[in-house]
Amino acid sequence: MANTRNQKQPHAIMIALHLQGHIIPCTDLALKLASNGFTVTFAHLEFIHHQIIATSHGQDQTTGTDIFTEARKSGLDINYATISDGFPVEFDRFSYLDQFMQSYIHDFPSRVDEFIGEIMRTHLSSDYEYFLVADTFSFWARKIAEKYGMVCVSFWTEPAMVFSLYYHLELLKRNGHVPVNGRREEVDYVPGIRAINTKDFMSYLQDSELTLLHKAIFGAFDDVKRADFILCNTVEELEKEAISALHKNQPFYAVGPLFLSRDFPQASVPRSLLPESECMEWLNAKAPGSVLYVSFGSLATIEKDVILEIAGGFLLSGVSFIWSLRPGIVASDEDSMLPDGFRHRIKDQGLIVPWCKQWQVLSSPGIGGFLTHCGWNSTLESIWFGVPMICYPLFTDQITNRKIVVDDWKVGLNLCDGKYVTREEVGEKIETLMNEEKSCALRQEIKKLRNTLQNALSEDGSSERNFARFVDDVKKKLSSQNVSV
Ligand SMILES: O=c1ccn([C@@H]2O[C@H](COP(=O)(O)OP(=O)(O)O[C@H]3O[C@H](CO)[C@@H](O)[C@H](O)[C@H]3O)[C@@H](O)[C@H]2O)c(=O)[nH]1
Repeated sequence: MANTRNQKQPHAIMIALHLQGHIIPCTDLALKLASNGFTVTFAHLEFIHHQIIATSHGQDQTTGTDIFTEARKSGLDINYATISDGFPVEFDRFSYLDQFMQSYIHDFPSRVDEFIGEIMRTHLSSDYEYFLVADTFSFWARKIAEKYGMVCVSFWTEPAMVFSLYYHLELLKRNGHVPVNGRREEVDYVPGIRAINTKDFMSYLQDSELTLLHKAIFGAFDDVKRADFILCNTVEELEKEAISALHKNQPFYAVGPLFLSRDFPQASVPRSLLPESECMEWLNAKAPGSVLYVSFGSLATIEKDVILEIAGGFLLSGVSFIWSLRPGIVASDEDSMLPDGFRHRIKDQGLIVPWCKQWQVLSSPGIGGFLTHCGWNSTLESIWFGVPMICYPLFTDQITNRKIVVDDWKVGLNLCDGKYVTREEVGEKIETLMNEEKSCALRQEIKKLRNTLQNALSEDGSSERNFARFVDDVKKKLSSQNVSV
């Protein structure tokens, strides 16, 4: 007999990964779901919660990250929770990465099970119809969703092309193209990807030695084939072929760029894991388009020699710069990360900060270029503000993103081929990018992409339409499940 459960309010449960580059788009997605009438329970790992609170100077710890308080005030139905990863808050997970990863992969799923089990025990008697929205890298998602009979939405924070390469891992292996092992060969048989050289594969496909992390990522991509829906932080017009090929397998929706949290006045503070330095006074005094912004994201490490060459390149170019130089970016010997006397020598040429409000910096008319590691969020943000890039990818999807930015979309320059770079190369690339005439073609292309991104988010734009379609499809799926109970 059909019961009244199909009248229940759809309620998304989300547990964010502990990585900055995932926290930002997941927060945006939570807000977007809530703005579309869903109830959302969003959980951070406990240590991330404390890090965000410490960063934003001890705001009310009981209400969770402040952005959700703001969202609730504006009428959205978002609950905030935390979940322990089993370690004390103060445990240094990045210095003891192996220990953390072992436990994260083997023990964390049972904590998620407990967390969700607790919610699901009230399921039949509650007013909500729960479903799971999990980052695609959440290797625990499929088992949990199956155990509790929940609809499972997988959220992918990187380009569709990268998703497709992971998705077709077995095909690539069968053809002997993975692991890459240093070979350079063209691959033209992956559905929706016309041609890609194996050198442009993500670093995890390049490596021949498989770590626990590789296995977890590849396992997550086996599992994602059983997800009910896949949301991707990309734009349909930019990756049409890859998206339509993926859509043939499973419902796949391009809903990016997910920037909703920027509509909340305090948005840039409480999602950050590091305190953000103020740059605008310095930046506002600079001529339009004269400043290069430099950041290598929240995760990767760089060898000190490379940092020294990049710093040398700034001096050679004479171009003004803001460098977001995160503590810990150099794997060792951090005290002398920069060349001797560098800060003194640059005088007013540059501003070096540990972390900044990147969104605000990129939006400033003073910024004329971005030297980036090609993290997907940074790439989308740079395009959104029409800022052309110099690309220095370090690992994971950044390698493939560089191909997309430089070879396919032609909105960026390669810093160098490979890892090692000289100060002369850095100086020359900066000079080319920051020279209006020399970078004219890049600037014209990025204007077009900028319009594409902005149109995608307009009222009848592709991402808005895709999101609306997703909302309908999820609701239909939830109510059809109810009827069969
Ligand atoms: O000083 C800074 C530097 C960065 N950011 C923000 O931090 C985010 C960084 O994200 P991203 O550019 O994607 O780089 P990562 O932090 O390195 O992100 C990880 O996650 C991304 C999404 O999965 C992947 O594309 C990357 O390769 C992976 O390293 C962006 O939103 C930036 O606006 C700041 O707010 N201030």
